[in-house]
Amino acid sequence: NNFCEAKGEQCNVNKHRYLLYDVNPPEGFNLRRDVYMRYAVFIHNLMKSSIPSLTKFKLILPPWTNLYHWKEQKLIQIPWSFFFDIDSLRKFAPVIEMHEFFDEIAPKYTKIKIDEVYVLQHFEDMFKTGIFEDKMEIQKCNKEIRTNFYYYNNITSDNIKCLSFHGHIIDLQNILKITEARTILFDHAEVALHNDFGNKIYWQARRSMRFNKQLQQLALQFRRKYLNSTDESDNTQLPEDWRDENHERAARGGPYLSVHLRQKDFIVGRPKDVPNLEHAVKQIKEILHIQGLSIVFIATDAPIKEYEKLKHYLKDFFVYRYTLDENLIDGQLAIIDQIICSHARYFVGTHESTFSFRIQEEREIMGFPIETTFNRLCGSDINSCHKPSVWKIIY
Ligand SMILES: C[C@@H]1O[C@H](OP(=O)(O)OP(=O)(O)OC[C@H]2O[C@@H](n3cnc4c(=O)[nH]c(N)nc43)[C@H](O)[C@@H]2O)[C@@H](O)[C@H](O)[C@@H]1O
Repeated sequence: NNFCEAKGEQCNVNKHRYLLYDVNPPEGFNLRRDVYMRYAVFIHNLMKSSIPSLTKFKLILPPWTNLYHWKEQKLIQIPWSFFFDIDSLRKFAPVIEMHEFFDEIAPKYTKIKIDEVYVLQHFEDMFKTGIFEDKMEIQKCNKEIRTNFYYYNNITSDNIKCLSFHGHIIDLQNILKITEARTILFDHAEVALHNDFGNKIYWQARRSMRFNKQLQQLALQFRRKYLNSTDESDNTQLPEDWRDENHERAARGGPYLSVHLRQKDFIVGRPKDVPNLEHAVKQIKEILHIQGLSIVFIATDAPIKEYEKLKHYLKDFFVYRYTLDENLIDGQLAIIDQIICSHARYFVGTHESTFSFRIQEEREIMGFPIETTFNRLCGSDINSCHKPSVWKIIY
């Protein structure tokens, strides 16, 4: 195999196999977190397999590259440790960063050939016939293949196939069972659906996704300084290790309302579901009044001018947005916003935003009362709308 040739004798020592995956380029940060969970659970389950060759896999964390919403970070490979606590992830599944993969399998600057690449795609005929059944098959590629190997120019493959796929991620085991390849990449990995959606294993994977500790600290400093919020007073302490968490709904949260107001691409064409600024303000005032709160934390992707307008409309209240550290990159700011939102006494989010969903999950993990979490802003000029579905934690 390619790496054995490159590494000579050492190859016999390192018997690991490596699973890489990548996601459809336009997908955003928080959907990508969901795709990670599918593959983390997949690998977690492989570790328990009775087939020895399947227990040897490590999952490579795909570097964050070229995200559509992250304007400042084009074409840079950002490791997961910028956002997450890798030791915590490893308590659920054997994951490694890309740079660790390089260290393990190839000497520095060696070109890497991935043994097998499968670009997942939908069965075109299923959409024509309307008959959907679980199956997979190597087929002609529906589109031109655009696997980019995370923009590394030392990675390639001469074995790329399109895999038409409809079903759950566990079905990918069938590929791993019949190959001896040591490195396998699934691209468009989001095509494979969750196996364990919303069950105990799902939530274990989710709970293992603790944030990077420095980001947690920055969020805490902000909460203390402006929002009168600490874990002790809010009853939001969690044990150091997520495996020691227990199910208790006792979180109180800091004395503030948090709002995730998704704007940008979300307000285009969705006025029935996503409010404009004026209508958001009206709803925020109502919630503050009902909840008896006077402090509001705003997480938003709206431009600064829009935020200033919103602050002006809410001038009778204490309004904050995270601005402390200008050296952080977009994804880190997003996480700090999510942490601060998740610690509030009451949270209201944006309809169908995965950014809001992840905040709701954090609140479930900390044990907030359901009614303070599963709330959304209604669209423009709509006074009452369906609440989001309750996505309850399972232990
Ligand atoms: C419909 C889909 O919706 C998906 O968006 P959706 O689920 O909100 O959730 P995300 O994909 O996380 O949002 C996209 C990006 O917008 C920024 N962002 C959004 N809200 C905030 C916020 O409150 N604070 C900060 N700091 N940043 C924010 C952030 O960089 C995040 O990675 C899109 O990614 C898909 O491309 C697609 O359009």
